[in-house]
Amino acid sequence: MKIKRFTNSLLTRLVLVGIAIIVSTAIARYYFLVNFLETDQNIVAAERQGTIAGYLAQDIGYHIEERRSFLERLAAQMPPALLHDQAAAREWLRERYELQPLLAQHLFVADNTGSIVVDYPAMKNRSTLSLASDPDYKHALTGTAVIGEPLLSPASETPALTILVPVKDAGGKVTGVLGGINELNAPGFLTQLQRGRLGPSGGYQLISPARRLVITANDPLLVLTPLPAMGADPMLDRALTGFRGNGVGPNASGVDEIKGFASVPGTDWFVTASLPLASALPAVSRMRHMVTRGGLIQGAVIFLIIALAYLWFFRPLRRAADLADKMTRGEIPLSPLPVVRRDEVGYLTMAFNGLLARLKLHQSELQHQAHHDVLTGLPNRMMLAERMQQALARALFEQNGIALLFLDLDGFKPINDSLGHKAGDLVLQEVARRLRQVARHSDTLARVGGDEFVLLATDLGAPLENGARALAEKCIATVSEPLVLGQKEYQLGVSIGIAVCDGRCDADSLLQAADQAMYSAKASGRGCYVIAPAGMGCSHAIVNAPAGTGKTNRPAGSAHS
Ligand SMILES: Nc1nc2c(ncn2[C@@H]2O[C@H](COP(=O)(O)OP(=O)(O)OP(=O)(O)O)[C@@H](O)[C@H]2O)c(=O)[nH]1
Repeated sequence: MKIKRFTNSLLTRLVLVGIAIIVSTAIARYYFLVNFLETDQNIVAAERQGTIAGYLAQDIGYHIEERRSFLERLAAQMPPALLHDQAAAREWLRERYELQPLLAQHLFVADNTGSIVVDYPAMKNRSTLSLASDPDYKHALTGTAVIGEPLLSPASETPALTILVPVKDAGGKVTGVLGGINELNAPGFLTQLQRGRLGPSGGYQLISPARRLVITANDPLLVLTPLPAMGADPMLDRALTGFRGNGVGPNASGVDEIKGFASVPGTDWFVTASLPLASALPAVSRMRHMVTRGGLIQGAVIFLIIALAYLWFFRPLRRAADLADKMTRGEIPLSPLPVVRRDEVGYLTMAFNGLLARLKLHQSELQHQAHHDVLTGLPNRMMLAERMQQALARALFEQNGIALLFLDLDGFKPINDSLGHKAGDLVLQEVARRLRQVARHSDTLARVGGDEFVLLATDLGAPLENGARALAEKCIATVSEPLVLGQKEYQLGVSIGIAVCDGRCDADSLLQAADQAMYSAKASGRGCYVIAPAGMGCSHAIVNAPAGTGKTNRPAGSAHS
């Protein structure tokens, strides 16, 4: 029952609606804000990756170009005779190498047959190598510098990049090739890329598309490793076919990354700078936490405020409903509900109070109708009974008496029958008016039948019969006064039965005694009163003829004797 009341409660529904609004707006705000931030931050992070890749590619291009031009300057200075003088050539190389050891970790000279003439620093087995079938060597013999593909140096067994430049005689004819071997891990060469760090999990790679190879990377484990198979890393696949720029996509492990691609000048290589999406957008993830936490706190606060406000708004309504409920169950009397505030609840309460006032008025009208005669407005038999109870109790308490006069009109039927019911009603109303004037304020005049009235007289002093007699005479006199109906005068009479009591009798027997006495008066010739005998009601019986009527007054019990 309580649960049903709770679920049906307007308050519960309003609070639920409030919560729904809070939650939906919080979700919408969270969704739009985070989406907006994510998109924005993605663009910024992707552009940053592109910029970093571009910077690293430029740096690598610069270092390669530096080494190539160093070798070209050496080749241009090299005396042609050295190709045939190994000792002099070694000395010449040594001098140059020591001047600039960083730009090539190994130098060698090959003649135009592919045989290594000399190398510095000398390495075991290198002099036995032949470059005759090496495509880069062949290319260099055509007169242009060649930047070879990186590989594990057979001599040093470390990853290395070989740059070959042609050696020409005075006539410009290529007579040999000067080679410089650059170890990829040599200081100052690819250091920027190898030592670079981009967050805890970002990475840089120098890629050779021709060999689908990672030339070098900031992760040493990736150096000279093959690229993932086609399809595993869609963005890398695009870069291998020439795309340069930035974007977001999954890597070979399925982790979304922000990547930037940039070409290394002077080569067909490119640099990738990649960063996992999750670590690329720390602001977004912080914002996510902040918005979630803020939303929860805000929701809780708003919920509390709404709940308290609703409780406060609806408290008068619930109090009014409880009071109305108690009134309905009869636990408290019908009374106006308190109007606490002049708001909707206040107006509703005022409207209820108005309805209650109408109800009470209606109720009192019904009460009046239940206790009064509609035609004359006099109390009816029911109210007479109540008044008699009260009067008897008071008479007993105050040790005085009451008299009950039962009046039945004489000659009413002929008027009623000849002039009609409406005229009869007017006669009854007129009789009521006249009798009301005779009765005292404390007396009760009731209409108990068609032309029957009862007058309950209280506060009578002893002997009770004297007061009753005087009252009956006044009644006979006032009813007997001529009645003008239309153009004609009519005369009515009244027969009265009187029963008196000092409080020690019951209402029904008193009424019955008066009724019987009235019949005695009728039997005695009408227009007179009879006091019920002492055995009937409670007092002695006397039959009286009103003064001036000329009728005989006889005791009821012995009137006809
Ligand atoms: N107009 C009218 N007539 C009523 C009403 N109630 C009863 N009557 C009539 O009142 C008459 C009463 O009859 P009776 O008591 O015999 O009339 P009566 O001529 O006084 O005769 P007695 O009482 O025997 O002296 C009847 O004709 C009823 O129809 C009423 O409310 N209005």
